[in-house]
Order: sequence, then C-alpha cells, then structure tokens
Amino acid sequence: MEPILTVRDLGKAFKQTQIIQNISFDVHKGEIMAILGPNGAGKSTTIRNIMGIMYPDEGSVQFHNHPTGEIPRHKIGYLPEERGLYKNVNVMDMILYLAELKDYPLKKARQRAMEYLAKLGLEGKEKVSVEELSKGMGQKVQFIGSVIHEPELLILDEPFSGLDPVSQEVFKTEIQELANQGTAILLSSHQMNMVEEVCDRLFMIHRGQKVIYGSLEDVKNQYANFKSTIRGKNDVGVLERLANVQRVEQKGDVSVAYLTPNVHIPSWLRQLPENLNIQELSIDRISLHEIFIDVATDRHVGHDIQEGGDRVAK
Ligand SMILES: Nc1ncnc2c1ncn2[C@@H]1O[C@H](COP(=O)(O)OP(=O)(O)OP(=O)(O)O)[C@@H](O)[C@H]1O
Repeated sequence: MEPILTVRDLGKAFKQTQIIQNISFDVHKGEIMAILGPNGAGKSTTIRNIMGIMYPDEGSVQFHNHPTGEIPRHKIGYLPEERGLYKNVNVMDMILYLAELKDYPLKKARQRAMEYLAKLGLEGKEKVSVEELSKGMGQKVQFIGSVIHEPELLILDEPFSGLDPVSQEVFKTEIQELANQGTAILLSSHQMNMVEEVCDRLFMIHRGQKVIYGSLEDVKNQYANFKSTIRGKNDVGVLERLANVQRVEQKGDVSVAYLTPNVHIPSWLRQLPENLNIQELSIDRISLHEIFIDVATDRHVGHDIQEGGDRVAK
C-alpha cells in the first residue's frame, strides 16, 4: 500500500521536558490509522508537528510525492482538537471560506456542502448563523470544512468527542466511506469501541513513546489474551492458582480470570476443579479498551508488533 504520510523518529521537548520521542509510523492510502494513548501521552503534539503548527526538534515528516518538510495543505484535511469556527457567518459561507482557503472550486464546494449537510442531518441549516448551532452541530460543520476539498490525507483529532451516539455512528460511517474512496485517515480517539470498529492499524503512545504499532488484527491476536468470566461463588485464591491465570478480578459472584497469551483453551478448561461453582462461564478475547488499560497502567510488558505480525519483547 502507498504511504501518503511518513513520520520518522519525531521528537519534541517543551522547555526541559521531552514530550514525544522516536515516533515513527506511516499512513497509507485508503486506510484508517488510529493514534491512541492516555491523556497527555503526546497525540496532539504529534499531530501538531505533522501539521506544521509546531516544529519537531528531531525527525522528519514526509507527504507522498513532496519533499521532506513540505506540507501540501490543500491536500490535507484537519479537524483539530480545539474546535473553532467564525461565529458571525452562516454555515454555508463558513464551509465555502474553508474550501477557498484550499483553492477548491466554489461551485463544486457548494454542491458537496449541500450533500454533506444532508448526510450529517443538517439539511436546511446552510443559512443559519454558526453561533446558533449546538456544539455537536458546530462539530459537524467543522468536519465538513475539513473534507470539503477532497483531501488525500484527513487528520481527525478526537472526532467523536461531544457527539451523541447517533451522530457518532454517522461520523463513523462517513469516515469509513472516505477511506473506502481512498482517503488516508489518521484518527485520534479515546473511544476504543469506535476505534475497534473503524481502524485498520493503530499506533499507541505512552509517555511520549511508541508502545504498540500494528494492524488491529495483529494487535488483537498478540495482545488480546483470553479471559474467562465465571459466575458462581468461588474463592479468588482457587482461581488464581489455576494454570495460565495472570490475575483474577472478582465482583460479587462474578470472577474474571485473565489468562496468559500462550494458553490452550481446551486444556485450560479440562483443568478446572470438579467443585468449582459454575452458574455461567464464558471465554472471550479482551477488547481494545482492556488492552489500552493494560498498556496504559503498565500491566503489559511492552511489545512491538512488526509489520507481518512478529512480536518482539523489549
Ligand atoms: N505548548 C505546550 N507547552 C508545554 N507543554 C505542552 C504544550 N503542549 C502540550 N504540552 C504537554 O505535552 C504533553 C502531551 O500533550 P498532548 O496534548 O500532546 O497529549 P494528548 O495525548 O493529545 O492528550 P489528551 O488525550 O489529553 O488530548 C502534556 O504533558 C502537555 O502538558
């Protein structure tokens, strides 16, 4: 796949504090790449360095077919974390202004704006003043402004925050459609369920450094260990002493045993004691949400997932 954006060894410090270090990843044509990490991990700093809002101390940013360091702004769409639109203009003028900044033909922009307004549930709002919009509506208008010029690369910093579940679904569908049409998408989000549904690959930063990088499938195969949820009155110690159990969380009658990566599920089930109280039992893989918590709370040993899926212990 063709890389549209290549980031290599990016590093940035503020005063004496190193904020990001050795950040390297690619975003390819037609893929949705998620950039994840706890609050303050360095996601927005990475994005701002890519966008040239601030300059990296180390490393390089290269856009496809452009010299390193050159930012082809008319080919990039950007929804920043800080939302902001001019208040005293109407919705259509706001969108057309953003299209004009990207040298996009206005007639085409107007037509696309009407289509997008309809798609995002803002039909008939084109003459409404921006200041009369709700927060979510404003976000939709800003999103339209970021895609109106048909960018090759779309950078979305927390696109789902502040949206109701229906609007989140609409955004999700739209983002998927753009990727299907070939747009390269870099998406930062804390909504792991959304990320899990839309992203092809992910890059996770923790304390300014890469902790996970790989396809969603590889990350799930290699990080998403199995867990067994058992409903029934059981002593936590009994479960903790079972083979291949990393830890057990117990709430009332429900125990969740987190299993080691190499566990063989049929063998694990065979070793369960005769007297275990089982009202219900399920075996599932842990979700991206749980992987995120494990990594962010340092429960997981850091691993790199290489392109192709090999895991390298650090
Ligand atoms: N202009 C700045 N001057 C000094 N420190 C900054 C500046 N911008 C960001 N930081 C610091 O850099 C670190 C990373 O911030 P950043 O906004 O990149 O995190 P983030 O991963 O996007 O977090 P969140 O999920 O909370 O949005 C934080 O410790 C923050 O305080």
